[in-house]
Amino acid sequence: MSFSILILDNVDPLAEKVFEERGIKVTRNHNLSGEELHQEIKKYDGIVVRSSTTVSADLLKSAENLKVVGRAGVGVDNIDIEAATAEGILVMNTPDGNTVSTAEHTCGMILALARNIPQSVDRVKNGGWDRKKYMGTEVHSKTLGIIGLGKIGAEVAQRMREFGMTVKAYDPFASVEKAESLNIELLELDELLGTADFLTVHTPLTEKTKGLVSLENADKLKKGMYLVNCARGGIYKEEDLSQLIDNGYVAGIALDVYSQEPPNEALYKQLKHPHIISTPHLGASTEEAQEKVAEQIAYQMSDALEQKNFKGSLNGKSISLITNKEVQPYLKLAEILGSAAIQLAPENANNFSFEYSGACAQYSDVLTDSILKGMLSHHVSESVNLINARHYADDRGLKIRETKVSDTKTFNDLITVTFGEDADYQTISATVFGEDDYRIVEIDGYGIELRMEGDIVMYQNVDKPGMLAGVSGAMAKQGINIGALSLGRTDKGSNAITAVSVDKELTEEELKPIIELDGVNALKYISLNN
Ligand SMILES: NC(=O)c1ccc[n+]([C@@H]2O[C@H](COP(=O)([O-])OP(=O)(O)OC[C@H]3O[C@@H](n4cnc5c(N)ncnc54)[C@H](O)[C@@H]3O)[C@@H](O)[C@H]2O)c1
Ligand SMILES: O=C(O)[C@H](O)COP(=O)(O)O
Repeated sequence: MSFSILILDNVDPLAEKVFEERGIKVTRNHNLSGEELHQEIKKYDGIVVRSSTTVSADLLKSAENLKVVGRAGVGVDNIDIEAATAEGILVMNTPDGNTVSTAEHTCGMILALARNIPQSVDRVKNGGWDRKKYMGTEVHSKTLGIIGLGKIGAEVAQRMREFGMTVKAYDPFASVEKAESLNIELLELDELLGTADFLTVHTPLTEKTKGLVSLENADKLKKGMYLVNCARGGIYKEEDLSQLIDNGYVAGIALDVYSQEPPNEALYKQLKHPHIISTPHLGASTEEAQEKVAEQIAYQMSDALEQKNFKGSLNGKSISLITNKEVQPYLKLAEILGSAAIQLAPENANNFSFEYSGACAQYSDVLTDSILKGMLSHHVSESVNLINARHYADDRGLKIRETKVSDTKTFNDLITVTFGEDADYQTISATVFGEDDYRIVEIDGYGIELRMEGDIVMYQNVDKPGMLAGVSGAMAKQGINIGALSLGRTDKGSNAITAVSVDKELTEEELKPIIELDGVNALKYISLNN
């Protein structure tokens, strides 16, 4: 299969090189209008972006063939991941390709801020000299407060410690071990705000981090401290920036990122403040970082399109297991079982439980996605895959309970789907023999053994002579050939369940004479033809 990629932002040409080496066609276009992009995107299997292109729900809807969105960088706030997930489109980024560059830029901003470097350079360029005006402050022996002790935060910490700074951090999700290994004391947020001489943020922009510093909590800041933001615009409330300085809370602010890029007029006005220094989102703009992220994203996207590896995927946690050879038979088993279960289940059933026993239980997460995929492909007109299966399940209000059992009893692996207490059929169990022999092994407690493929007629009957002859006779009369059958019963003469595999797809008309046979109850026709 040949794939095609559209590069939309200023991504290093190494990306093209990698895609082309992998036999993937690449087009580069940075100048499409919104309308043109909506049309153009239809042709591609993948797009590559940085932070300049907004990948909205609307755009993703137009992207009929799109399978993967690749972000050559870290932040994916310009990509509607939820919408991509709903469309079954993989989103991937390169989480560490620009870490060092951004950490170095942050350190540069801290020093530039402390020593008024941008302002004084500007002054000299304009023929001035003001040595007194640009008196600075040492960072040595000062406290650096880091909010967000992730990849970049940790790199900044190590570098600034070499400048003699004491580093403290606030990150409710960071482990104490990690902080200890970096020799960093973790503090509560307010404590950090009151301690830091320089405060730098390295978190994503979330409901919790938006406006983390503003006039509202400025009283908590150590007086005369400095603020640095090379993470995402809006973590310090942008409307309050100049007042934080003019009201004496903060001595200076360094920014690389803005809530709107390029900034709007009001924000530009703030950026003119003599104690605010700013760069145009340059954290990742080094040749080294751009080469790394371009190369990484191209490899990752090529691998994902070829279903080889899903490293870096943000919305396909489970599909990374697809390439694991050991998981593949279980995935297929789960999908066919899901398909069989939904055809046996009563209409509108919405409570399902999935039980996994044996070796397959360790993959229960992805197997649940696969059962759901099998179930939902009967009900959802959009294409369901392992990325969007749970989204559709939630959307339809399906309630799923998942259990794992270590005792495997008769089979090495067994998956059981249960779907309703008062229904004609309530539960179905299946296993896989070898690599691809998928079998139903139990229905409602009746032992059955039938390959899960093709067309299957299932019915309940009283266990009495002549039942099978009646059914096979009705089939023979209509030229329906039986391929295999399995009969399960509890005790002699009680009820039985019969599963008959037939050689062709059956119509309602062809099923009618079988349904009408005396003693045949709860007939269900299951098609497992995909
Ligand atoms: N300026 C640039 O060009 C540039 C380049 C790369 C990354 N970034 C941005 O830098 C930020 C950090 O990137 P990273 O690679 O270090 O990410 P990361 O995921 O490695 O680290 C983020 C850290 O923030 C912490 N965090 C999340 N919510 C928090 C909260 N409410 N309070 C405190 N800590 C919280 C997380 O626990 C995590 O440790 C991201 O926003 C990213 O988009 C900017
Ligand atoms: O999140 C990121 O990777 C950085 O903000 C860099 O963005 P950019 O690729 O647009 O420079």
